[in-house]
Amino acid sequence: MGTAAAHHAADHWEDAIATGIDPTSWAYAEDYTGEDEVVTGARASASDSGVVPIGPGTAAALSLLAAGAGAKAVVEIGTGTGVSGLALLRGMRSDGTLTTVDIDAENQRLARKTFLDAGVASNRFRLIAGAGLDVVTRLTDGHYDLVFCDADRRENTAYLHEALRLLRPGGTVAFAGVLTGGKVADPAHRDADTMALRDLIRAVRDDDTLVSALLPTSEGLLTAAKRLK
Ligand SMILES: C[S@@+](CC[C@H](N)C(=O)[O-])C[C@H]1O[C@@H](n2cnc3c(N)ncnc32)[C@H](O)[C@@H]1O
Repeated sequence: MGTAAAHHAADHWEDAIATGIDPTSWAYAEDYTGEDEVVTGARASASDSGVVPIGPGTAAALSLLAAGAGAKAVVEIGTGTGVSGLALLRGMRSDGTLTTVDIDAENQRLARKTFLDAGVASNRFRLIAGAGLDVVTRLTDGHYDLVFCDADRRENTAYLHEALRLLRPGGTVAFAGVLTGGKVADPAHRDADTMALRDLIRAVRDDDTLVSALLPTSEGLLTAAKRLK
């Protein structure tokens, strides 16, 4: 194909994509899997506690990533009331264990209730109260299939560093909320949180040891798999 024709095809393709993600289609995709009463309850307790859980599309994507990886060992930073943790547990192998960290012990009490209400055996999750970086630095190198980060956005680049140490080759790291509020995509915004998210996105994209995608589910899910050698 000549250059002009190639450009025309690209324009056409971008038009088609822009048409494809109209708000109705986006909402349809978000609601695609649906959520049960346990997740609805976890969302209600998040709202009461001032915690912002991941959206339904991101929850579905996390279940998919955990299932696709055949995940047996998963780390989560930012438990909240358990919306994301339950999505991970539901995608993992039935004998898999979630290690989830939150600085707020009350949030973790609510997450425990979420997991138990969903019928998850108590030996399948380990709730650790503490600052994310203090806890994950004590976890074992190369032992984990998936690391999910949804805690302090300004610490995300440090979480990435730890995740790359914790993951086995072929393992996946994911970060929630990377497109929140549309600020990251708009160069006019230069506040500290937005700049930190851009630093993270750049660090993931430019790392040759990773294969990454920025998924536009819910509030944006940055995902990256650690290449096999
Ligand atoms: C966005 S919410 C997590 C929501 C949860 N992932 C979900 O979807 O259900 C962020 C959580 O991170 C916790 N958090 C904030 N800073 C933290 C830190 N430095 N270390 C660990 N947890 C932290 C908060 O207490 C809060 O529960």
